[in-house]
Amino acid sequence: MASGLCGAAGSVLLSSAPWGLGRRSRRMMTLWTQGREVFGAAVSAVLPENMMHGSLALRGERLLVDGRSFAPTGNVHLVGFGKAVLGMAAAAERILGDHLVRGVVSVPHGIQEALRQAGKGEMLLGPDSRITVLEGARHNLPDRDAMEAASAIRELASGLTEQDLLLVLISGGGSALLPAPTPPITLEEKQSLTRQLAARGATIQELNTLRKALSQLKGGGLARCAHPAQVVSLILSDVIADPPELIASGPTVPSPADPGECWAILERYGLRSSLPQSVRDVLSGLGGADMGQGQAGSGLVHNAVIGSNALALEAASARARELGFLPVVLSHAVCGEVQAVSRLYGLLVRFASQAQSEEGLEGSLREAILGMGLEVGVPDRDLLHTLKVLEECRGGALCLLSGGEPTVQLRGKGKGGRNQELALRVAVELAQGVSSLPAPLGVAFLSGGTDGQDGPTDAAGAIADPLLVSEAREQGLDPAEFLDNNDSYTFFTRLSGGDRLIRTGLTGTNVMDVHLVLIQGEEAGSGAHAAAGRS
Ligand SMILES: Nc1ncnc2c1ncn2[C@@H]1O[C@H](COP(=O)(O)OP(=O)(O)OP(=O)(O)O)[C@@H](O)[C@H]1O
Ligand SMILES: O=C(O)[C@H](O)CO
Repeated sequence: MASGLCGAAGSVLLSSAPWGLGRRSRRMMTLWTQGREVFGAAVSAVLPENMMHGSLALRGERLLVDGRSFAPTGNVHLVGFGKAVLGMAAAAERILGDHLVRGVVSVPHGIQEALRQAGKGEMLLGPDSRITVLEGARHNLPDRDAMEAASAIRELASGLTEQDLLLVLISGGGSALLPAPTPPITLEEKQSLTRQLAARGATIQELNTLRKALSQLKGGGLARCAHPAQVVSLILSDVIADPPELIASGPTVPSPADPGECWAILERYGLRSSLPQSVRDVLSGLGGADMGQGQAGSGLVHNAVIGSNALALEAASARARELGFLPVVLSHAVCGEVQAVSRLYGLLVRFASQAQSEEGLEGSLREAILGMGLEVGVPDRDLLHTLKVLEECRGGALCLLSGGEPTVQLRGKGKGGRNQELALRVAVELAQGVSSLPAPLGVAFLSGGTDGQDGPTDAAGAIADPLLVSEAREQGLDPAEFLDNNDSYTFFTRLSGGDRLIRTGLTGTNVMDVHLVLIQGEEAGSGAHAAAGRS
């Protein structure tokens, strides 16, 4: 057998492995380290400072914003909301200097202290800053603090004139940080609706379609407040395909609300009959027409996406290549239920493994993989490209990369996040396929949120491999039990002292999740593929 996934064969067992994990090989631990490094490269590439410098600059008398040129005369105002906005604002203030009049940003609760503790001072605003920082939205839910921040932002925008330029910094998490429910909807009603939709597995597209319809500032509302000022938004995308009207629910993207679509979403998640009267009234009163279209037409609003998951995967591919892996990007748009996504990764590892073995491929495997595309948002063409690379990569180390945001339907009461749940589910898939793999130790899977926070936990994600399940059983932990209770964080915390968890702390950026499948080559880390293939 040509052992393409040859990690186990000839690997050195860790004699002094903690937790009595004698079966862990050095090569597997190396694979984990390499996975963490590749994930780190993905996150670093989309840190706010780097992206702001690529899109905002002062050149002599002109201010260049996303390729457009303005004549600043001490008339720039700034607002922002989102998980990455603090670092974006700090970079903007450095670039704008005295042209910046004042600003208000709404950022996640605790982020300043977290960044300070992490030594990321460059993402913080100094004591003399012209920008007021307001923290809110604990647990990523709209709250009183976020509502006050939204009021301050609205007040700033509403006072502008046609002489002014409003720079709007937007990133993921912005919806919860800019709540302004349309009266008579109360904050509590909006919170409860958001929580119920998220728990039932609603996608961010569905969630934000509703948020736009029920808010005074989303769906173009902020741009309307700022009229007649010039509005330029710099947006860091955390939504698949980077649609500006959905990222943070598009406060500067005039877009008509669609009441029909809103009712359909509420119906889909069984919430139509239990809706508060206030929400019914607002939805019934929506015309679906204006929403600031006039202002968009006048050219006073410019929205620019300055960073996304694609940029992160590009950097991750480059790092993987330096580490000796052939990188292959499957997709930037992985979505769907974590169960389906984990099945896909399980099948892809099986495919890679069989493609390297002398027995060759099971007849139905290719069809099974292609059959999953629709469920996980990956078109056939991307799956076919990946399968081709997996087949052609004879015995070489390979790093399969994807990005996106799968969903979890919460059925249990445990603590976890979609990345940790996905990693645990992939581990179960790999364990099931373990007997058919030529060398089970040669594969690792990593799933991490680029914001550094996976669900309401202090981990960004976790690492899985084909040995995880047996290791867990030896420690009295049953993965199925934890999965049934959506308790992946408790599982990974208890397993082997939590050493499969990825703990980056809040990163100050946010471009959805990154998934990595690392497959060792015959000569792991040999650099055999460093110059080969396409990413
Ligand atoms: N116990 C749990 N197990 C698995 N997933 C969970 C659990 N609790 C919450 N989640 C999932 O975590 C997600 C929310 O996580 P998080 O707060 O990181 O949001 P996010 O989608 O990254 O936010 P944003 O896009 O607004 O930045 C939801 O998809 C939710 O279903
Ligand atoms: O804030 C939000 O709406 C989500 O993070 C998507 O941008």
